[in-house]
Amino acid sequence: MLRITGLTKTYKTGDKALKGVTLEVPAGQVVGLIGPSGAGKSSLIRCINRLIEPSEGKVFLNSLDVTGLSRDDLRLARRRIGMIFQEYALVERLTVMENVLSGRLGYVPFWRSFFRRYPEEYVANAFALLDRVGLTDHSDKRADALSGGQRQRVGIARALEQDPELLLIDEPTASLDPKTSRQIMRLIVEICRERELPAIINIHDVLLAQAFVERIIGLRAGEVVFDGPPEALDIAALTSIYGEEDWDAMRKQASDDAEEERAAHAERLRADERMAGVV
Ligand SMILES: Nc1ncnc2c1ncn2[C@@H]1O[C@H](COP(=O)(O)OP(=O)(O)OP(=O)(O)O)[C@@H](O)[C@H]1O
Repeated sequence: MLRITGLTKTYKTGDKALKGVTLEVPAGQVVGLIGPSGAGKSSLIRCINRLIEPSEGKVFLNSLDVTGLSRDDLRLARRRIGMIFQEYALVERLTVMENVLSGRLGYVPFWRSFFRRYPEEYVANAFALLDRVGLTDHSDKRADALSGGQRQRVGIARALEQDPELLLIDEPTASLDPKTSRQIMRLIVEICRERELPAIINIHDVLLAQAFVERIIGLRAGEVVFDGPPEALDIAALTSIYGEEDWDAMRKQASDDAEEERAAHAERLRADERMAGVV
């Protein structure tokens, strides 16, 4: 379980990114973190594993007080927190398997990782994870030979290889097309349930979040202004998060995108039918 109390972040510039955020995420629950640009979503995600130092407040991962750790202890504790990024952050010239095994870097002595000698159990685990994310046949490919969706699957397997107790996920679908985005969201949610992992996903796409996560937290100007199930996210709630104008623009954009996707899909079907000689 993740427990955050009174988390505050004030940058040196005086920008108050977080203003006393308090929340709990139980094991196996996936939270979609939404809010307008500048609301503090990235700051919140990064304060949890102290990539950014919080100004005040506490972060507990199960019984561990992450905010009270020394730098050395923090390095060890970060093994317990998996991160998945928008841009995958893979090592391009390494194979899929090597990228997944790099999730274990915090666990093996330097010489072993330098010579790429990982214990057999780690390799077996990596194969099992690649199978879970649907990449069994790609383990020897270089990362730069993969599609965006496949790359994100490697990112997920790598985060799981470190055997985390929490997943922090930053815009996992921002570089993906709508269909692949849905596949990736479905995979993340299924895996978190299977492994009883709590997770927070910073996600711009409200409709995508609503379709897949069981709980949504809306941030506005560093404060939690909505916390509830996706079906409670009505226009009033969305307005409290994004404001009137932003919400209107977003709905229009979402319906334009959906319309474009429907039109492209229909066009593909027609082309397939022509190829098959149906029409
Ligand atoms: N390194 C920094 N120094 C100073 N101010 C910062 C820094 N990083 C973020 N901020 C400010 O903190 C506030 C929250 O930013 P943050 O990036 O956390 O928001 P966000 O919701 O993730 O936005 P976006 O969706 O655009 O990524 C903003 O006002 C931003 O300008």
